[in-house]
Amino acid sequence: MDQHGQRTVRERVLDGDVPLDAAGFRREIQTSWQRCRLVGVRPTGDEVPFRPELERPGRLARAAGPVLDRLAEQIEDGPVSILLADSEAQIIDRRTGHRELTDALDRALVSPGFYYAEEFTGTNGIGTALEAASPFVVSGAEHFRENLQEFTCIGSPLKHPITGNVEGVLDVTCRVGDGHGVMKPLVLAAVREIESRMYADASRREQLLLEHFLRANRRATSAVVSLNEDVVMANTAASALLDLSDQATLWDWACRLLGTGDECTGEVRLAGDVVVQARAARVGERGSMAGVVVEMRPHTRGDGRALAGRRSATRPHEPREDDTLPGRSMAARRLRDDVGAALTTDRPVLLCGEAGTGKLHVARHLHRRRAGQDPLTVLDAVVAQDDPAGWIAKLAKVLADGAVVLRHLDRLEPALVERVEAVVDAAAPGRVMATARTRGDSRLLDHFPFSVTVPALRFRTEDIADLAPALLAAHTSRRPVPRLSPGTIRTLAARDWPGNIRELESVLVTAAVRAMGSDIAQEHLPPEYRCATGKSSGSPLQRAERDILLETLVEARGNKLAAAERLGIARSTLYRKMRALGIDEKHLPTP
Ligand SMILES: Nc1ncnc2c1ncn2[C@@H]1O[C@H](COP(=O)(O)OP(=O)(O)OP(=O)(O)O)[C@@H](O)[C@H]1O
Repeated sequence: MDQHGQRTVRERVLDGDVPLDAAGFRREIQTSWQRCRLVGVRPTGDEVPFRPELERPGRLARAAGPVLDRLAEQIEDGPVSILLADSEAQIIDRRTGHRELTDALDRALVSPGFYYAEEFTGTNGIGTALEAASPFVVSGAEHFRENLQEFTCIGSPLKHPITGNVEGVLDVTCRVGDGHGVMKPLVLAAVREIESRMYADASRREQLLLEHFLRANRRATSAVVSLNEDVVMANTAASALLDLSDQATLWDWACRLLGTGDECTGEVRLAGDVVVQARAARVGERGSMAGVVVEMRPHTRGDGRALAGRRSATRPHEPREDDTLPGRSMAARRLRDDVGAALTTDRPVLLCGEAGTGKLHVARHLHRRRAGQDPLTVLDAVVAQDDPAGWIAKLAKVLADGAVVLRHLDRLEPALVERVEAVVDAAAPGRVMATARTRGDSRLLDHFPFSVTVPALRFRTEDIADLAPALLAAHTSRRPVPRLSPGTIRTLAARDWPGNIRELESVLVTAAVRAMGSDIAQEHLPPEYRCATGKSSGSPLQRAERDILLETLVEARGNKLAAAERLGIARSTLYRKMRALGIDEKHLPTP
């Protein structure tokens, strides 16, 4: 209770009087009392997430390192700890010389590797400062988690002075009662110093990149690009060659191959199946690389044709009219091959795949390539039971002189199968397509001898950058469509996407609205998408097990009882495996 005898916000949350999810709760409270908004956020899980292999955001660690060293010297063995967290609220550095405080922080899991995003941990100095994008003090019972309630924390976001993006949080923590009067000025002075170091670092790196770019461009006869994760400089030949996602591809490729060397060469597959012969040279010192200069010569297209002028006809960053199925992954190439083979048959074609993978999209694409602008009617088998006679009459009418996609045909009411079979058999075979999750043992689907499997997005996450322009273009009139920053692409690629392309589409549309016309950075993503789900970790066997589990859970529309039955395991085993393999229940489709 507060001093007016009212239940505190935290008590109301614990009593279940406010919506469970952090965003909903925040909305409710925002309209009443701003302070409540900050002290009342409820976490969505029981555990503090942890990822051991810390990927230190280079520029943040570079700028903050010397400042943390100096602060650590100043506080010596005083009862104060300094924490540095990245933009996902993962602690990446901790400095404290005080033995008891160190033990207490370790017990409370306040140490490098743990995530303190508000949605996982509730109100805390790191996650809440990130959410509020301003300095934040939280003490004792104001923390949501009990394990944090012995501490007072002051967190302040670290904003990049050029991009304005929040790069992380500097937090100073002490025990409640140890007095934190001087901590706030200490934090704010350190934040100012780190931000100005970020500015100096960015300017120095950009300056270096520019010098190396100009030097390489002077002697080059090929496409030259100079880049790091934030900046890209390209000559005319490179601008015509590169697509919006290629910056991330080239940067990842160069970082991987450069290792400890200063130069590397090799083939790089860019968006749209374009292969270039590339040579990359490091810019800057080892350990504080400013970027790379890459010289590229177009090789051939994936289909073996020469590349001449391949992008000159389209404006850069402008999605072309949907004449291709984008993607650079093996799965995307296999899909294009299968679609190519389907074009050569005049049999009914079945598009199989999990919900939201783009089966209907592929069917439309196939139809356009077969029949140009001729109309295509989509009939959803799920609604056939509402008016069976009308639905079947419409099917027959459409098939008399046009083409049809029977959507979700595996979900057709069994009583209607025979009548639909008769209509499909009487139609010109090349005019009928259907979509279904699996072929299963459906008698009706046997009438579709040719099938194309549309892969789940988790098997083709390297295609996210290629899919994004088309997905965004369909929902915004803004041109050019916003681009995804390399960090955003990496974050999105590390997820499982049980809702497949449909889920990606909705995340991108939300992010584009938040980005308000600028490129989409990680902080524009909905909070639950800002950190990886651990998809890529684990042994090959664990990844395969995870795929099977996910596939079954998606098939069972998130129903754990049904999924456990299909897998032949107990429900408790399913829960245990889900936890062990990092499958997050809240991202599964709802039954
Ligand atoms: N290659 C693509 N390019 C652009 N948008 C796509 C692509 N694939 C799918 N989409 C978009 O993703 C969403 C889901 O696609 P679609 O409806 O085709 O999926 P589906 O597999 O048929 O789903 P369901 O089985 O649930 O009906 C749609 O908005 C679609 O436009």
